[in-house]
Amino acid sequence: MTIQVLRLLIAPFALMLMATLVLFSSLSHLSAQLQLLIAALPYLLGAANLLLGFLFNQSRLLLAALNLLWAYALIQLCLQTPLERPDNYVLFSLLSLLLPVNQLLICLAPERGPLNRGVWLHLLLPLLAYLTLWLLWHKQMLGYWLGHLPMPLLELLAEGHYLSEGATWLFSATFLLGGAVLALRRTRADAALFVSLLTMPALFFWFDLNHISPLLFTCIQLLLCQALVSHSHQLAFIDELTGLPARRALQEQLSSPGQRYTLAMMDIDHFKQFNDHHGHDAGDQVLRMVASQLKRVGGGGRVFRYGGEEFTVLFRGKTEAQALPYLEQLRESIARYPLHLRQPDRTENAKAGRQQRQPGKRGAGAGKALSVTISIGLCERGPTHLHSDEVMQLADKALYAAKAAGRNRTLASSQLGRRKRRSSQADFA
Ligand SMILES: Nc1nc2c(ncn2[C@@H]2O[C@H](COP(=O)(O)OP(=O)(O)OP(=O)(O)O)[C@@H](O)[C@H]2O)c(=O)[nH]1
Repeated sequence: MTIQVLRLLIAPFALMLMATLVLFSSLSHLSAQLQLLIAALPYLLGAANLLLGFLFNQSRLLLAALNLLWAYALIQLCLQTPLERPDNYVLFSLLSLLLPVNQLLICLAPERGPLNRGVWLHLLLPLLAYLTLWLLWHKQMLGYWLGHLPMPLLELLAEGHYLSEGATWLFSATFLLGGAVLALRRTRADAALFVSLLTMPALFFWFDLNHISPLLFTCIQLLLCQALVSHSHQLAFIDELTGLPARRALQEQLSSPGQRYTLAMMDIDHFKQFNDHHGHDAGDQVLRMVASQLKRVGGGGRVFRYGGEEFTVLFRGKTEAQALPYLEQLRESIARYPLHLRQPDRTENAKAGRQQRQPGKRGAGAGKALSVTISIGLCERGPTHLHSDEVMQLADKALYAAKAAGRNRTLASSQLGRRKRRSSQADFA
């Protein structure tokens, strides 16, 4: 789990570091016009994130972008004069609480899609809070509250910096909760929201630095944008059920497969019967089991879910004969795998699940283990079939010949002619 979370955090942290270095180091050399553009960047990126969040059904990233937009607009409108002014200081203090609290609430919320009623609540309440702050600041009614602010908001963490002790405690709590949500859900959106929570205190701590707010808001909006783009990539290229790269990823690989390669098409035997007899959910379990076995392929093979119950393995730089042993290993490991169908009362907990499956325990799978087999057809790129479409068609032909020959076997395209002549059952099974 830790590795998975760390992997999710690599891209956001790297992006944050790069954006911060580039923006901070080059800002002093930029012309006044470019500096104006930088001040507009958080708005532009925020608007792009709203659109992407809506298009890709990512309500939490959309709401986070909106929260940042409101906060940035408030800073640009109201906090461009010294914080020593009572109205400004009270607004600043309240903003240092409102921004992380909103971000945390978004982080804790489930993903419900942008058209859900709960999302509108998350959308309207922060807007109302930011508007009230702006109105009170505009009417110069906030300064009065300076004498009434609780001590933790008046005491600063460090001399010369504006982060109050109260806000520091709040940020610490948001890190912990955001980290816990990330550890539980392990999604890209949660990784981006967590890193955004980690970055926010810097804004308040170095608030008096020139251009700090456009720079940090640009970095955080970029972070959300990266999460949205990688989510859309995942949608397009990764099959949700099995976690394998999908057909689109295969097509991309086949656009430059190299001079020599072998392509294997594989198909689960009698899968329709299995689905009809055990149900669609059981069929999905079979697909996941087959995918998990195929992921172990050796010889540098790359596995894809081609569609339905068909999978593809691509071996770059290998001939049919070289790829064959690895495919046979896969076929045999799947045929040997004892499949215990997940019962409706089976626990989601992996350890408890293992205990439940032990012989003699209640719900030890579906009683006796089922077995599933696959048939494989393979073809290497050759002088008469140079194009990947032709290689795939020949691999498909070999697959259907393997099915016709009795299933649970592997047949190479180069054997097809010979098989017809000998009409034998020899195959590789
Ligand atoms: N559970 C489940 N079933 C799927 C999925 N995609 C396709 N199928 C089913 O896969 C079955 C494919 O059946 P067929 O193409 O007739 O092939 P088959 O029964 O495997 O027979 P042979 O290939 O000749 O061994 C159909 O019943 C589809 O509904 C999926 O994602 N989940």
